[in-house]
Amino acid sequence: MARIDLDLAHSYRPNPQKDEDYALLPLKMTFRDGGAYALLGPSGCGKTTLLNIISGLVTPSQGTVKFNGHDVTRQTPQQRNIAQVFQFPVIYDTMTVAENLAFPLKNRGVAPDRIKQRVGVIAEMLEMSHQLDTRAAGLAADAKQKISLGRGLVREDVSAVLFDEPLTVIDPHLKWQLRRKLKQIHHELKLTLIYVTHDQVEALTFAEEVVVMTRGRAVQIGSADQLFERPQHTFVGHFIGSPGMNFLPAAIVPGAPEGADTLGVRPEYVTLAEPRAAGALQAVVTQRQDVGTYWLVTAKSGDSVIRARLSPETTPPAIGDAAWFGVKGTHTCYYKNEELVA
Ligand SMILES: Nc1ncnc2c1ncn2[C@@H]1O[C@H](COP(=O)(O)OP(=O)(O)OP(=O)(O)O)[C@@H](O)[C@H]1O
Repeated sequence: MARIDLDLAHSYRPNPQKDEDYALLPLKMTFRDGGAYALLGPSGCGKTTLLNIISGLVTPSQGTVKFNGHDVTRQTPQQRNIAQVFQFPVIYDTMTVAENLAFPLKNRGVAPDRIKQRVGVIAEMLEMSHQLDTRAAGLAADAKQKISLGRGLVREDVSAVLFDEPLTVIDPHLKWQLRRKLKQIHHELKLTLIYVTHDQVEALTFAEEVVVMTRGRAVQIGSADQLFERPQHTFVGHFIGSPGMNFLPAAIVPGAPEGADTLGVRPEYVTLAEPRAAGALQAVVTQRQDVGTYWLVTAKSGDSVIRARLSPETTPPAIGDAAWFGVKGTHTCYYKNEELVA
């Protein structure tokens, strides 16, 4: 297993000039040995580029990749000893499940009894023990993808296991199970795992730390709690959460810190307030949805839109009401030029 240090940038173009020419803007980050990480962001933000740079499929146009302090920037995935699981199954149809799982170990010359034992452990974790002698060709797409996951996890001596949206072909119910399973497997195997996804639920259930990316930039690395409570960048506030954070002009209620231009407050922390209460503002309700476990109320104050998640016991204001919403409290964040300042 390895600690991975990145200090690099990458452009697919020969002479990058502007920020837009870079798939990855200069970044410095460390993945702890044995940690579980997710790279999360919308399509085109650079997640796969970053993953492929870690694996060695792509060489960064500038900077270095280090494994345990050694420069591996020019090494192949084989030399780096990386296991990678892709979006679609990469398995041998003519082999059985057991033979598929054993393949990466056989390749490395592991002793047969050790292979048997390890294949048994992995098959059990993935609940495939009863299918070990089944030929892969006859299996459904999600079972095949489970084999791919197993092949990624079977070797104990890898530097890291990298996953690129591995649950895409899996149906939603099994997806939920496998996410939890992967988390459990991480606890048991203590491998360094890096997982690319555009799905926040997937990232937040699986990873100890999530790297949130937008337009070639890693804007925050943090736990689910940190990303929710203290988004370092407005993009994180907007991207994480359902719905995302509210952003209002900082001066909309008195008492903003010097220099802050934007106030951010999660819909979960917006409250119904008394008229003219401190830290509250008046807004006209435009929408009111009963989402089952909460009310989602949308209101407008000038050009600003406020969303509030109110408890099901509340009687929410009706559409057209001019209600007062508390937006300032201990959970309120302030931003200047998109960056958190207080
Ligand atoms: N081989 C390539 N040659 C040129 N440009 C590329 C190449 N691969 C990716 N890009 C560009 O680099 C940027 C980042 O792409 P990347 O695939 O890393 O993003 P992503 O976040 O993984 O997106 P997705 O989820 O859609 O795969 C995009 O603008 C993409 O068009």
